[in-house]
Amino acid sequence: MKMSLSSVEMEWSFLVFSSTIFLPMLFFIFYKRRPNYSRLPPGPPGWPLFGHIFQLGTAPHRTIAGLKQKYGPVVWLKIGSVNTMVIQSADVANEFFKNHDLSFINRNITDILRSKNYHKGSMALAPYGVYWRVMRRLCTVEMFVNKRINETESLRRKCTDNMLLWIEKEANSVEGRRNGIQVARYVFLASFNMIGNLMLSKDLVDPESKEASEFFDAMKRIMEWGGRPNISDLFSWLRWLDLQGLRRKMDRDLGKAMDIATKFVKERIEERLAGGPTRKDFLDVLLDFEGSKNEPAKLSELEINTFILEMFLAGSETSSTSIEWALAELLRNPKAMVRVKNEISSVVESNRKFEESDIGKLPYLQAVIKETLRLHPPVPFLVPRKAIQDTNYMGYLIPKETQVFVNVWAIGRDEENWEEPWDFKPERFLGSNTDFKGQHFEFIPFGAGRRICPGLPLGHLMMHFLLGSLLHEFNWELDFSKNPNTIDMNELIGTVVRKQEPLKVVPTKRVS
Ligand code: HEM
Repeated sequence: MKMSLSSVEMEWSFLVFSSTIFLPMLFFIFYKRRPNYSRLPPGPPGWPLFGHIFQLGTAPHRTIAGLKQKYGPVVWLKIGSVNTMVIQSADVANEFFKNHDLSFINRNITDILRSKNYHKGSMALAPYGVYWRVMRRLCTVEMFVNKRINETESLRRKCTDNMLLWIEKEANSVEGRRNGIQVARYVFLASFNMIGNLMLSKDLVDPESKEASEFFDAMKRIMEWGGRPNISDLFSWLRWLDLQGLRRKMDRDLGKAMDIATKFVKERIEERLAGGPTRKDFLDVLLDFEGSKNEPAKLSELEINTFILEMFLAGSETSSTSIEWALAELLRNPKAMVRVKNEISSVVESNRKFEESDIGKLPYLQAVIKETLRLHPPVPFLVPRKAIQDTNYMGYLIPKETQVFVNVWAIGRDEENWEEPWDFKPERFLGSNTDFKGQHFEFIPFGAGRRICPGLPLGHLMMHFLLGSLLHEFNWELDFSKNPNTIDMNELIGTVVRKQEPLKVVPTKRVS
Protein backbone atom coordinates (compact mmCIF):
# COMPACT_ATOMS: atom_id res chain seq x y z
CA MET A 1 0.00 0.00 0.00
CA LYS A 2 2.77 2.34 1.04
CA MET A 3 4.69 1.28 -2.03
CA SER A 4 1.74 1.95 -4.34
CA LEU A 5 1.05 5.32 -2.67
CA SER A 6 4.60 6.36 -3.16
CA SER A 7 4.39 5.28 -6.77
CA VAL A 8 1.25 7.46 -7.12
CA GLU A 9 3.16 10.22 -5.41
CA MET A 10 6.04 9.62 -7.76
CA GLU A 11 3.73 9.68 -10.75
CA TRP A 12 2.12 12.82 -9.45
CA SER A 13 5.47 14.51 -8.83
CA PHE A 14 6.51 13.43 -12.32
CA LEU A 15 3.36 14.97 -13.76
CA VAL A 16 3.88 18.18 -11.79
CA PHE A 17 7.54 18.25 -12.78
CA SER A 18 6.82 17.55 -16.42
CA SER A 19 4.02 20.02 -16.61
CA THR A 20 6.14 22.80 -15.12
CA ILE A 21 9.10 22.03 -17.39
CA PHE A 22 7.60 20.58 -20.56
CA LEU A 23 4.31 22.39 -20.88
CA PRO A 24 5.92 25.82 -21.16
CA MET A 25 8.37 24.28 -23.63
CA LEU A 26 5.54 22.71 -25.61
CA PHE A 27 3.59 25.93 -25.41
CA PHE A 28 6.64 27.83 -26.57
CA ILE A 29 7.20 25.45 -29.50
CA PHE A 30 3.52 25.42 -30.39
CA TYR A 31 3.26 29.16 -30.09
CA LYS A 32 6.34 29.69 -32.27
CA ARG A 33 5.04 27.33 -34.95
CA ARG A 34 1.44 28.45 -34.85
CA PRO A 35 0.56 30.90 -37.62
CA ASN A 36 0.20 34.29 -36.09
CA TYR A 37 -3.54 34.87 -36.31
CA SER A 38 -3.53 37.90 -34.15
CA ARG A 39 -2.02 40.48 -36.41
CA LEU A 40 -2.53 42.18 -39.72
CA PRO A 41 0.25 42.54 -42.29
CA PRO A 42 2.66 45.42 -41.66
CA GLY A 43 2.14 48.81 -43.22
CA PRO A 44 2.99 52.47 -42.70
CA PRO A 45 1.16 54.47 -40.05
CA GLY A 46 -1.90 56.18 -41.46
CA TRP A 47 -4.09 59.10 -40.51
CA PRO A 48 -7.12 58.62 -38.30
CA LEU A 49 -10.24 58.40 -40.46
CA PHE A 50 -8.39 58.95 -43.77
CA GLY A 51 -5.91 56.11 -43.42
CA HIS A 52 -3.30 56.26 -46.17
CA ILE A 53 -5.23 58.22 -48.79
CA PHE A 54 -2.83 61.15 -48.75
CA GLN A 55 0.24 58.93 -49.05
CA LEU A 56 -0.68 57.12 -52.26
CA GLY A 57 0.34 59.87 -54.68
CA THR A 58 -0.69 60.11 -58.33
CA ALA A 59 0.63 56.65 -59.25
CA PRO A 60 -0.36 54.37 -56.32
CA HIS A 61 1.17 51.23 -57.91
CA ARG A 62 4.56 52.97 -57.87
CA THR A 63 4.18 54.47 -54.38
CA ILE A 64 3.05 51.19 -52.84
CA ALA A 65 5.82 49.27 -54.63
CA GLY A 66 8.24 51.54 -52.77
CA LEU A 67 6.87 50.26 -49.43
CA LYS A 68 8.09 46.72 -50.06
CA GLN A 69 11.63 47.39 -48.92
CA LYS A 70 10.49 48.49 -45.47
CA TYR A 71 7.34 46.40 -44.91
CA GLY A 72 7.89 43.31 -47.01
CA PRO A 73 5.81 41.82 -49.83
CA VAL A 74 2.42 41.92 -48.08
CA VAL A 75 1.43 45.44 -47.10
CA TRP A 76 -1.58 46.60 -45.10
CA LEU A 77 -3.24 49.91 -45.85
CA LYS A 78 -6.42 51.68 -44.92
CA ILE A 79 -7.83 53.59 -47.85
CA GLY A 80 -10.36 55.75 -46.06
CA SER A 81 -12.43 53.18 -44.22
CA VAL A 82 -11.55 50.33 -46.59
CA ASN A 83 -9.17 47.62 -45.34
CA THR A 84 -6.70 46.95 -48.12
CA MET A 85 -4.04 44.29 -48.51
CA VAL A 86 -1.42 44.65 -51.25
CA ILE A 87 0.51 41.69 -52.61
CA GLN A 88 3.88 42.58 -54.10
CA SER A 89 6.04 39.56 -54.86
CA ALA A 90 5.83 36.41 -56.95
CA ASP A 91 6.10 34.16 -53.87
CA VAL A 92 3.21 35.71 -51.98
CA ALA A 93 1.14 35.89 -55.20
CA ASN A 94 1.78 32.17 -55.66
CA GLU A 95 0.47 31.48 -52.14
CA PHE A 96 -2.51 33.78 -52.72
CA PHE A 97 -3.67 32.25 -56.02
CA LYS A 98 -2.77 28.63 -55.27
CA ASN A 99 -4.12 28.34 -51.74
CA HIS A 100 -6.51 31.24 -51.14
CA ASP A 101 -8.09 32.02 -54.51
CA LEU A 102 -11.56 31.02 -53.31
CA SER A 103 -11.42 33.03 -50.07
CA PHE A 104 -10.69 36.19 -52.08
CA ILE A 105 -12.85 35.41 -55.10
CA ASN A 106 -15.27 38.35 -55.00
CA ARG A 107 -14.82 41.87 -56.32
CA ASN A 108 -14.93 45.20 -54.64
CA ILE A 109 -17.78 47.17 -56.19
CA THR A 110 -17.12 50.89 -56.26
CA ASP A 111 -19.89 53.47 -56.23
CA ILE A 112 -19.72 54.45 -59.89
CA LEU A 113 -19.98 50.80 -60.94
CA ARG A 114 -23.47 50.82 -59.46
CA SER A 115 -24.42 53.40 -62.06
CA LYS A 116 -27.30 52.22 -64.30
CA ASN A 117 -27.22 48.95 -62.31
CA TYR A 118 -24.06 48.00 -64.19
CA HIS A 119 -22.85 45.81 -61.31
CA LYS A 120 -25.99 43.68 -61.52
CA GLY A 121 -25.31 42.58 -65.10
CA SER A 122 -21.51 42.59 -64.97
CA MET A 123 -19.55 39.37 -65.08
CA ALA A 124 -16.30 41.02 -63.96
CA LEU A 125 -18.03 42.24 -60.79
CA ALA A 126 -20.37 39.31 -60.21
CA PRO A 127 -19.95 37.53 -56.89
CA TYR A 128 -18.80 33.93 -57.07
CA GLY A 129 -22.01 32.06 -57.82
CA VAL A 130 -24.34 30.75 -60.50
CA TYR A 131 -24.49 33.87 -62.71
CA TRP A 132 -20.71 34.31 -62.76
CA ARG A 133 -20.20 30.62 -63.59
CA VAL A 134 -22.74 30.76 -66.43
CA MET A 135 -21.08 33.81 -68.00
CA ARG A 136 -17.57 32.40 -67.57
CA ARG A 137 -18.69 29.19 -69.23
CA LEU A 138 -20.19 31.10 -72.16
CA CYS A 139 -16.93 33.03 -72.52
CA THR A 140 -14.61 30.06 -72.42
CA VAL A 141 -16.78 27.58 -74.33
CA GLU A 142 -18.52 29.81 -76.85
CA MET A 143 -16.50 32.93 -77.47
CA PHE A 144 -12.82 32.64 -76.67
CA VAL A 145 -12.40 29.01 -77.59
CA ASN A 146 -9.66 28.46 -80.22
CA LYS A 147 -12.04 27.07 -82.84
CA ARG A 148 -14.27 30.15 -82.83
CA ILE A 149 -11.31 32.51 -82.68
CA ASN A 150 -9.75 30.81 -85.72
CA GLU A 151 -13.06 30.89 -87.62
CA THR A 152 -13.24 34.65 -87.21
CA GLU A 153 -9.80 35.48 -88.59
CA SER A 154 -11.23 37.20 -91.68
CA LEU A 155 -13.09 39.67 -89.44
CA ARG A 156 -9.87 40.70 -87.73
CA ARG A 157 -8.18 40.93 -91.13
CA LYS A 158 -10.88 43.35 -92.32
CA CYS A 159 -10.59 45.53 -89.19
CA THR A 160 -6.80 45.61 -89.43
CA ASP A 161 -6.88 46.52 -93.14
CA ASN A 162 -9.25 49.39 -92.36
CA MET A 163 -6.93 50.59 -89.61
CA LEU A 164 -3.93 50.55 -91.96
CA LEU A 165 -5.89 52.56 -94.55
CA TRP A 166 -7.00 55.15 -91.98
CA ILE A 167 -3.42 55.52 -90.78
CA GLU A 168 -2.08 55.88 -94.30
CA LYS A 169 -4.69 58.49 -95.10
CA GLU A 170 -3.94 60.59 -92.04
CA ALA A 171 -0.21 60.13 -92.45
CA ASN A 172 -0.49 61.65 -95.92
CA SER A 173 -2.46 64.66 -94.73
CA VAL A 174 -0.67 67.95 -94.13
CA GLU A 175 -1.27 67.73 -90.36
CA GLY A 176 -0.14 64.11 -90.21
CA ARG A 177 3.06 64.84 -92.13
CA ARG A 178 3.85 67.79 -89.94
CA ASN A 179 2.90 66.59 -86.44
CA GLY A 180 2.54 62.84 -86.73
CA ILE A 181 -0.53 60.80 -85.84
CA GLN A 182 -1.94 59.53 -82.55
CA VAL A 183 -1.56 55.86 -83.34
CA ALA A 184 -3.41 54.55 -80.26
CA ARG A 185 -6.65 56.10 -81.49
CA TYR A 186 -6.62 53.95 -84.62
CA VAL A 187 -5.57 50.83 -82.77
CA PHE A 188 -8.39 51.41 -80.29
CA LEU A 189 -10.91 51.74 -83.11
CA ALA A 190 -9.60 48.58 -84.79
CA SER A 191 -9.74 46.60 -81.51
CA PHE A 192 -13.19 47.96 -80.90
CA ASN A 193 -14.38 46.87 -84.32
CA MET A 194 -12.81 43.43 -83.85
CA ILE A 195 -14.83 42.92 -80.69
CA GLY A 196 -17.88 44.43 -82.39
CA ASN A 197 -17.64 41.89 -85.18
CA LEU A 198 -17.22 38.97 -82.83
CA MET A 199 -20.06 40.09 -80.59
CA LEU A 200 -22.54 41.68 -82.94
CA SER A 201 -21.32 41.01 -86.51
CA LYS A 202 -20.98 44.75 -86.99
CA ASP A 203 -18.33 47.34 -87.73
CA LEU A 204 -19.33 49.69 -84.99
CA VAL A 205 -17.11 52.62 -85.59
CA ASP A 206 -15.56 54.61 -88.32
CA PRO A 207 -13.22 57.46 -87.36
CA GLU A 208 -15.07 59.77 -89.71
CA SER A 209 -18.53 59.20 -88.20
CA LYS A 210 -19.98 61.40 -85.46
CA GLU A 211 -21.41 58.43 -83.54
CA ALA A 212 -17.97 56.80 -83.55
CA SER A 213 -16.26 59.72 -81.92
CA GLU A 214 -19.10 60.09 -79.39
CA PHE A 215 -18.87 56.44 -78.46
CA PHE A 216 -15.07 56.53 -78.39
CA ASP A 217 -15.09 59.57 -76.11
CA ALA A 218 -17.76 58.08 -73.84
CA MET A 219 -15.71 54.89 -73.46
CA LYS A 220 -12.54 56.84 -72.76
CA ARG A 221 -14.33 58.81 -70.07
CA ILE A 222 -15.90 55.71 -68.50
CA MET A 223 -12.41 54.22 -68.18
CA GLU A 224 -11.14 57.42 -66.66
CA TRP A 225 -13.94 57.77 -64.09
CA GLY A 226 -13.48 54.09 -63.24
CA GLY A 227 -9.86 54.67 -62.26
CA ARG A 228 -10.36 57.85 -60.21
CA PRO A 229 -10.22 57.58 -56.42
CA ASN A 230 -13.68 58.50 -55.18
CA ILE A 231 -14.55 59.89 -51.76
CA SER A 232 -17.85 57.99 -51.98
CA ASP A 233 -15.89 54.71 -51.83
CA LEU A 234 -13.62 55.82 -49.04
CA PHE A 235 -16.50 56.91 -46.80
CA SER A 236 -19.67 55.15 -47.86
CA TRP A 237 -21.78 57.42 -45.62
CA LEU A 238 -20.86 60.34 -47.92
CA ARG A 239 -22.02 58.48 -51.02
CA TRP A 240 -25.31 60.33 -51.39
CA LEU A 241 -23.45 63.64 -51.76
CA ASP A 242 -21.38 62.47 -54.78
CA LEU A 243 -18.85 65.12 -53.80
CA GLN A 244 -16.66 64.79 -56.91
CA GLY A 245 -19.61 64.43 -59.25
CA LEU A 246 -18.19 61.13 -60.52
CA ARG A 247 -21.45 59.25 -60.18
CA ARG A 248 -23.21 61.94 -62.21
CA LYS A 249 -20.54 61.82 -64.92
CA MET A 250 -20.65 58.03 -65.00
CA ASP A 251 -24.44 58.08 -65.25
CA ARG A 252 -24.11 60.36 -68.28
CA ASP A 253 -21.36 58.46 -70.12
CA LEU A 254 -22.39 54.95 -69.20
CA GLY A 255 -25.95 55.91 -70.09
CA LYS A 256 -24.79 56.98 -73.55
CA ALA A 257 -22.80 53.78 -74.11
CA MET A 258 -25.65 51.63 -72.72
CA ASP A 259 -28.09 53.30 -75.10
CA ILE A 260 -25.94 52.33 -78.07
CA ALA A 261 -25.64 48.72 -76.83
CA THR A 262 -29.40 48.57 -76.19
CA LYS A 263 -30.07 49.79 -79.72
CA PHE A 264 -28.04 46.95 -81.22
CA VAL A 265 -29.68 44.30 -79.08
CA LYS A 266 -33.18 45.55 -79.94
CA GLU A 267 -32.36 45.57 -83.65
CA ARG A 268 -31.18 41.98 -83.42
CA ILE A 269 -34.25 40.80 -81.52
CA GLU A 270 -36.47 42.41 -84.17
CA GLU A 271 -34.37 40.88 -86.96
CA ARG A 272 -34.74 37.43 -85.40
CA LEU A 273 -38.49 37.88 -84.93
CA ALA A 274 -38.75 38.80 -88.59
CA GLY A 275 -37.04 35.52 -89.47
CA GLY A 276 -33.62 37.06 -90.28
CA PRO A 277 -30.41 35.00 -90.53
CA THR A 278 -28.89 33.20 -87.54
CA ARG A 279 -25.46 34.71 -87.15
CA LYS A 280 -24.15 32.65 -84.26
CA ASP A 281 -22.07 35.58 -83.09
CA PHE A 282 -21.83 36.19 -79.37
CA LEU A 283 -25.08 38.14 -79.22
CA ASP A 284 -26.92 35.16 -80.69
CA VAL A 285 -25.25 32.93 -78.11
CA LEU A 286 -26.50 35.22 -75.33
CA LEU A 287 -30.02 35.40 -76.77
CA ASP A 288 -30.15 31.62 -77.32
CA PHE A 289 -28.93 30.78 -73.82
CA GLU A 290 -31.18 28.41 -71.92
CA GLY A 291 -30.08 27.60 -68.39
CA SER A 292 -30.21 24.16 -66.89
CA LYS A 293 -31.21 23.11 -63.35
CA ASN A 294 -30.31 25.95 -60.92
CA GLU A 295 -29.36 28.38 -63.66
CA PRO A 296 -31.59 31.25 -64.83
CA ALA A 297 -33.86 30.15 -67.71
CA LYS A 298 -32.83 33.11 -69.90
CA LEU A 299 -30.50 36.08 -69.57
CA SER A 300 -32.23 39.37 -68.81
CA GLU A 301 -31.98 42.43 -71.06
CA LEU A 302 -29.81 44.19 -68.46
CA GLU A 303 -27.45 41.20 -68.29
CA ILE A 304 -27.09 41.03 -72.08
CA ASN A 305 -26.55 44.77 -72.53
CA THR A 306 -24.06 44.99 -69.70
CA PHE A 307 -22.16 41.98 -70.89
CA ILE A 308 -21.78 43.41 -74.38
CA LEU A 309 -20.54 46.70 -73.04
CA GLU A 310 -18.16 44.95 -70.70
CA MET A 311 -16.47 43.07 -73.51
CA PHE A 312 -15.73 46.36 -75.25
CA LEU A 313 -14.59 48.00 -72.03
CA ALA A 314 -12.40 45.08 -70.99
CA GLY A 315 -10.96 44.26 -74.39
CA SER A 316 -10.34 47.35 -76.49
CA GLU A 317 -8.55 49.77 -74.20
CA THR A 318 -6.30 47.09 -72.69
CA SER A 319 -5.12 45.91 -76.12
CA SER A 320 -4.68 49.34 -77.72
CA THR A 321 -2.87 50.76 -74.69
CA SER A 322 -0.43 47.86 -74.74
CA ILE A 323 0.36 48.48 -78.40
CA GLU A 324 0.96 52.17 -77.74
CA TRP A 325 3.41 51.29 -74.94
CA ALA A 326 5.09 48.70 -77.17
CA LEU A 327 5.64 51.25 -79.97
CA ALA A 328 6.89 53.84 -77.47
CA GLU A 329 9.40 51.33 -76.03
CA LEU A 330 10.55 50.29 -79.53
CA LEU A 331 11.08 53.93 -80.50
CA ARG A 332 13.09 54.46 -77.32
CA ASN A 333 15.11 51.34 -78.07
CA PRO A 334 16.11 51.57 -81.74
CA LYS A 335 18.07 48.28 -81.63
CA ALA A 336 14.97 46.39 -80.56
CA MET A 337 12.99 48.17 -83.31
CA VAL A 338 15.51 47.08 -85.96
CA ARG A 339 15.55 43.54 -84.63
CA VAL A 340 11.78 43.09 -84.58
CA LYS A 341 11.38 44.60 -88.05
CA ASN A 342 14.14 42.39 -89.44
CA GLU A 343 12.51 39.35 -87.91
CA ILE A 344 9.15 40.24 -89.47
CA SER A 345 10.63 40.89 -92.92
CA SER A 346 12.51 37.58 -92.79
CA VAL A 347 9.20 35.74 -92.33
CA VAL A 348 6.63 37.92 -94.10
CA GLU A 349 7.53 38.55 -97.75
CA SER A 350 7.26 42.21 -98.74
CA ASN A 351 4.60 41.50 -101.36
CA ARG A 352 2.09 40.15 -98.87
CA LYS A 353 0.28 41.14 -95.70
CA PHE A 354 1.12 40.11 -92.15
CA GLU A 355 -1.10 37.12 -91.23
CA GLU A 356 -2.13 35.69 -87.88
CA SER A 357 -0.44 32.44 -88.88
CA ASP A 358 2.91 34.32 -88.94
CA ILE A 359 2.81 35.03 -85.20
CA GLY A 360 4.08 31.58 -84.17
CA LYS A 361 7.21 32.08 -86.33
CA LEU A 362 8.12 35.39 -84.70
CA PRO A 363 9.64 34.76 -81.25
CA TYR A 364 11.13 38.24 -80.96
CA LEU A 365 7.77 39.91 -81.68
CA GLN A 366 6.24 37.72 -78.98
CA ALA A 367 9.04 38.73 -76.63
CA VAL A 368 8.38 42.42 -77.38
CA ILE A 369 4.74 42.00 -76.34
CA LYS A 370 5.71 40.14 -73.16
CA GLU A 371 8.33 42.71 -72.22
CA THR A 372 5.79 45.49 -72.78
CA LEU A 373 3.25 43.78 -70.52
CA ARG A 374 5.92 43.20 -67.88
CA LEU A 375 6.85 46.90 -67.74
CA HIS A 376 3.41 48.34 -68.50
CA PRO A 377 0.68 45.99 -67.32
CA PRO A 378 -2.51 47.83 -68.35
CA VAL A 379 -4.25 46.81 -65.10
CA PRO A 380 -1.43 47.24 -62.54
CA PHE A 381 -3.41 46.10 -59.46
CA LEU A 382 -5.47 43.51 -61.39
CA VAL A 383 -9.20 43.94 -60.82
CA PRO A 384 -9.30 44.19 -57.01
CA ARG A 385 -10.53 41.10 -55.16
CA LYS A 386 -12.47 41.01 -51.90
CA ALA A 387 -12.29 38.54 -48.99
CA ILE A 388 -15.53 36.57 -48.64
CA GLN A 389 -14.59 35.41 -45.13
CA ASP A 390 -11.97 35.97 -42.42
CA THR A 391 -8.91 34.27 -43.84
CA ASN A 392 -5.59 33.14 -42.47
CA TYR A 393 -3.16 34.19 -45.18
CA MET A 394 0.59 33.77 -44.61
CA GLY A 395 -0.01 33.80 -40.84
CA TYR A 396 -2.02 37.02 -40.95
CA LEU A 397 -5.72 37.13 -40.16
CA ILE A 398 -7.28 39.05 -43.01
CA PRO A 399 -10.77 40.27 -42.10
CA LYS A 400 -13.78 39.55 -44.30
CA GLU A 401 -14.47 42.33 -46.86
CA THR A 402 -10.79 43.32 -47.13
CA GLN A 403 -9.99 44.42 -50.67
CA VAL A 404 -6.87 43.01 -52.27
CA PHE A 405 -4.59 44.65 -54.81
CA VAL A 406 -2.12 42.36 -56.55
CA ASN A 407 0.56 44.83 -57.63
CA VAL A 408 1.65 43.19 -60.89
CA TRP A 409 3.52 46.36 -61.83
CA ALA A 410 5.77 45.89 -58.76
CA ILE A 411 6.05 42.12 -59.31
CA GLY A 412 7.11 42.70 -62.94
CA ARG A 413 9.93 44.99 -61.78
CA ASP A 414 11.09 42.93 -58.80
CA GLU A 415 14.88 42.45 -58.75
CA GLU A 416 14.40 39.04 -57.14
CA ASN A 417 12.91 37.75 -60.38
CA TRP A 418 14.24 39.98 -63.13
CA GLU A 419 17.73 41.09 -64.08
CA GLU A 420 17.93 44.83 -64.76
CA PRO A 421 14.18 45.01 -64.21
CA TRP A 422 13.79 48.64 -65.32
CA ASP A 423 15.23 48.06 -68.79
CA PHE A 424 13.25 47.11 -71.89
CA LYS A 425 14.97 43.89 -72.96
CA PRO A 426 12.69 41.59 -74.95
CA GLU A 427 15.53 39.08 -75.36
CA ARG A 428 15.10 38.05 -71.71
CA PHE A 429 12.05 36.07 -72.86
CA LEU A 430 13.82 34.29 -75.74
CA GLY A 431 14.40 30.65 -74.90
CA SER A 432 12.47 31.09 -71.64
CA ASN A 433 9.20 29.31 -70.96
CA THR A 434 7.84 32.18 -68.84
CA ASP A 435 4.40 33.16 -70.11
CA PHE A 436 1.38 35.11 -68.91
CA LYS A 437 -1.15 32.31 -68.57
CA GLY A 438 -1.32 32.52 -64.80
CA GLN A 439 1.23 29.83 -63.90
CA HIS A 440 4.36 31.98 -63.60
CA PHE A 441 3.63 34.33 -60.74
CA GLU A 442 6.47 36.71 -61.54
CA PHE A 443 4.54 37.65 -64.69
CA ILE A 444 0.74 37.82 -64.36
CA PRO A 445 -0.54 40.81 -66.38
CA PHE A 446 -3.78 38.88 -67.11
CA GLY A 447 -4.20 37.81 -63.48
CA ALA A 448 -4.32 34.22 -62.27
CA GLY A 449 -6.63 31.79 -60.52
CA ARG A 450 -10.35 31.37 -61.19
CA ARG A 451 -10.82 35.00 -62.22
CA ILE A 452 -7.96 35.14 -64.71
CA CYS A 453 -8.83 37.20 -67.79
CA PRO A 454 -11.12 35.05 -69.97
CA GLY A 455 -10.29 37.24 -73.00
CA LEU A 456 -6.59 36.27 -72.85
CA PRO A 457 -6.56 34.18 -76.08
CA LEU A 458 -8.27 36.96 -78.03
CA GLY A 459 -6.25 39.77 -76.43
CA HIS A 460 -3.05 37.86 -77.16
CA LEU A 461 -3.97 37.42 -80.81
CA MET A 462 -5.17 40.99 -81.29
CA MET A 463 -2.03 42.52 -79.81
CA HIS A 464 0.33 40.44 -81.96
CA PHE A 465 -1.68 40.82 -85.13
CA LEU A 466 -2.14 44.58 -84.79
CA LEU A 467 1.43 45.33 -83.73
CA GLY A 468 2.88 42.94 -86.33
CA SER A 469 0.79 44.57 -89.08
CA LEU A 470 1.77 48.10 -88.00
CA LEU A 471 5.46 47.18 -88.02
CA HIS A 472 5.23 45.32 -91.32
CA GLU A 473 3.35 48.02 -93.23
CA PHE A 474 5.08 51.16 -91.95
CA ASN A 475 8.37 52.53 -90.79
CA TRP A 476 7.80 54.49 -87.60
CA GLU A 477 9.58 57.64 -86.56
CA LEU A 478 9.08 60.26 -83.90
CA ASP A 479 7.86 63.70 -84.89
CA PHE A 480 10.64 66.28 -85.19
CA SER A 481 10.13 67.65 -81.65
CA LYS A 482 11.13 64.36 -79.99
CA ASN A 483 14.06 61.98 -79.85
CA PRO A 484 14.26 58.55 -78.19
CA ASN A 485 15.46 60.10 -74.93
CA THR A 486 12.69 62.65 -74.67
CA ILE A 487 9.65 60.45 -75.20
CA ASP A 488 7.30 61.13 -72.32
CA MET A 489 6.68 57.83 -70.53
CA ASN A 490 4.46 59.21 -67.77
CA GLU A 491 1.29 57.31 -66.98
CA LEU A 492 -2.32 58.41 -66.83
CA ILE A 493 -4.11 56.43 -64.16
CA GLY A 494 -7.57 55.19 -65.03
CA THR A 495 -9.05 51.71 -64.94
CA VAL A 496 -6.32 51.07 -67.48
CA VAL A 497 -2.96 52.82 -67.23
CA ARG A 498 -2.38 54.71 -70.47
CA LYS A 499 0.38 56.96 -71.70
CA GLN A 500 -0.29 60.39 -70.28
CA GLU A 501 0.90 62.12 -73.42
CA PRO A 502 -0.50 60.18 -76.38
CA LEU A 503 2.29 58.86 -78.59
CA LYS A 504 2.61 60.87 -81.80
CA VAL A 505 4.45 59.13 -84.58
CA VAL A 506 5.20 59.65 -88.24
CA PRO A 507 4.55 56.51 -90.27
CA THR A 508 6.05 55.97 -93.72
CA LYS A 509 4.46 53.29 -95.86
CA ARG A 510 6.73 50.38 -96.79
CA VAL A 511 7.44 50.00 -100.47
CA SER A 512 6.45 46.50 -101.56
C1 HEM B 1 -4.03 43.25 -73.27
C2 HEM B 1 -5.17 42.63 -73.13
C3 HEM B 1 -5.81 42.34 -71.77
C4 HEM B 1 -5.29 42.42 -70.51
C5 HEM B 1 -3.88 42.83 -70.09
C6 HEM B 1 -6.33 42.02 -69.59
C7 HEM B 1 -6.18 41.96 -68.21
C8 HEM B 1 -7.16 41.51 -67.33
C9 HEM B 1 -6.99 41.39 -65.90
C10 HEM B 1 -5.71 41.73 -65.16
C11 HEM B 1 -8.14 40.92 -65.36
C12 HEM B 1 -8.41 40.61 -63.88
C13 HEM B 1 -7.91 39.22 -63.55
C14 HEM B 1 -7.97 38.82 -62.08
O1 HEM B 1 -8.82 39.32 -61.35
O2 HEM B 1 -7.15 37.99 -61.66
C15 HEM B 1 -9.07 40.75 -66.45
C16 HEM B 1 -10.35 40.31 -66.30
C17 HEM B 1 -11.26 40.26 -67.34
N1 HEM B 1 -10.98 40.47 -68.68
FE1 HEM B 1 -9.22 40.98 -69.51
N2 HEM B 1 -7.45 41.70 -70.29
C18 HEM B 1 -7.18 41.87 -71.64
C19 HEM B 1 -8.04 41.64 -72.69
C20 HEM B 1 -9.34 41.24 -72.56
C21 HEM B 1 -10.23 40.97 -73.66
C22 HEM B 1 -9.84 41.06 -75.15
C23 HEM B 1 -11.45 40.66 -73.12
C24 HEM B 1 -12.73 40.34 -73.80
C25 HEM B 1 -13.08 40.75 -74.98
C26 HEM B 1 -11.30 40.69 -71.66
C27 HEM B 1 -12.31 40.42 -70.75
C28 HEM B 1 -12.14 40.32 -69.38
C29 HEM B 1 -13.23 40.01 -68.45
C30 HEM B 1 -14.70 39.77 -68.81
C31 HEM B 1 -12.66 39.95 -67.17
C32 HEM B 1 -13.37 39.65 -65.85
C33 HEM B 1 -13.21 38.17 -65.49
C34 HEM B 1 -13.87 37.78 -64.17
O3 HEM B 1 -14.05 38.61 -63.30
O4 HEM B 1 -14.18 36.59 -64.01
N3 HEM B 1 -10.01 41.04 -71.37
N4 HEM B 1 -8.43 41.11 -67.64
